[in-house]
Amino acid sequence: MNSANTVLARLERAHKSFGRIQALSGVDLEVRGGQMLALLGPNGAGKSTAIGLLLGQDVADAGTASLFGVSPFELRARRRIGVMLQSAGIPDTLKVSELLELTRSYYPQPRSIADCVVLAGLDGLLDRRYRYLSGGQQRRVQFALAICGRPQLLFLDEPTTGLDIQARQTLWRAIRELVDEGCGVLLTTHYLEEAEALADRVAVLDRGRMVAEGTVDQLRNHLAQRRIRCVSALPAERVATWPHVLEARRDAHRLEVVAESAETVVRRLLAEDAALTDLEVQRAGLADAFLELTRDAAKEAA
Ligand SMILES: Nc1ncnc2c1ncn2[C@@H]1O[C@H](COP(=O)(O)OP(=O)(O)OP(=O)(O)O)[C@@H](O)[C@H]1O
Repeated sequence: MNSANTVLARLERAHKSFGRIQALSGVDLEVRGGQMLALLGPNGAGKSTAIGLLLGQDVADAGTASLFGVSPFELRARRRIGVMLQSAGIPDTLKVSELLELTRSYYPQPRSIADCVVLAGLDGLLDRRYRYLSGGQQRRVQFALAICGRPQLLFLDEPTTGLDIQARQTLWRAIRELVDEGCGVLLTTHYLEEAEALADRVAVLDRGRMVAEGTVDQLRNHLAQRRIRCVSALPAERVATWPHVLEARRDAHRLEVVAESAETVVRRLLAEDAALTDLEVQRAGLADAFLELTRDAAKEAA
């Protein structure tokens, strides 16, 4: 297995264009052993392109991509990875057990079928033909195929899209177990709570540029923003005009305010509404940080 913290995959100053579309502009990225890096960004940000370079599906126009210190085109590097992409390309007339046997046969020390069933939540599915499984069941099989070769590095491109809550939690548990065993994971997801729950580090791409990289806490701490909720009759439109208030809206009798300086705004709320109750002040979550980072990048680009 990997020694923890070893760099397993790396992009250095990677550029990639498709015709006039600049999909990646000088992106640096590292995935380390025993860590999960969540790669976030809006649609079209360049996440799949970055993964494509690391998997050797595409070549960078400038900069480099490496897997285990060598080119992603080298078989010895590709043998050490597991991949679950958005499009699967699986021979769909085969049974789940046949798919697992076939995929396991490519690897020197595969995981047992029983382990794969537990990790991916495949109970009762082994004798079913892949083509007749539901979308969520197919996703679980794809995960099992990605991990059955006991990879040292796992690429998961939106792995939990279409999964119900129970299946998502099974997958989260499995991913945590693999990371604890020393596996490095590169995850892309649009579910920010998923990144918040699983990732050691988060990287945010926007329009082909890396706009932030750090731990979930570091990204959150970038934000001075706080979310203030209370029961108050004050009109949201008026509160929205106060200094330090970024946004104010009303949901029935509750007022929700996003502010840069919570103390100043809370003082004014209390001063202007003596009947105010149920006051709550929350730190920004990853979702707020992500929105602010991509909003700032859009402003800069404009
Ligand atoms: N093979 C291709 N040919 C032309 N354009 C492409 C190709 N692959 C990607 N692009 C473009 O490059 C940009 C980045 O796409 P990419 O798929 O990497 O984004 P993404 O962040 O993975 O998006 P999503 O969240 O929607 O999956 C987009 O504008 C996309 O249309």
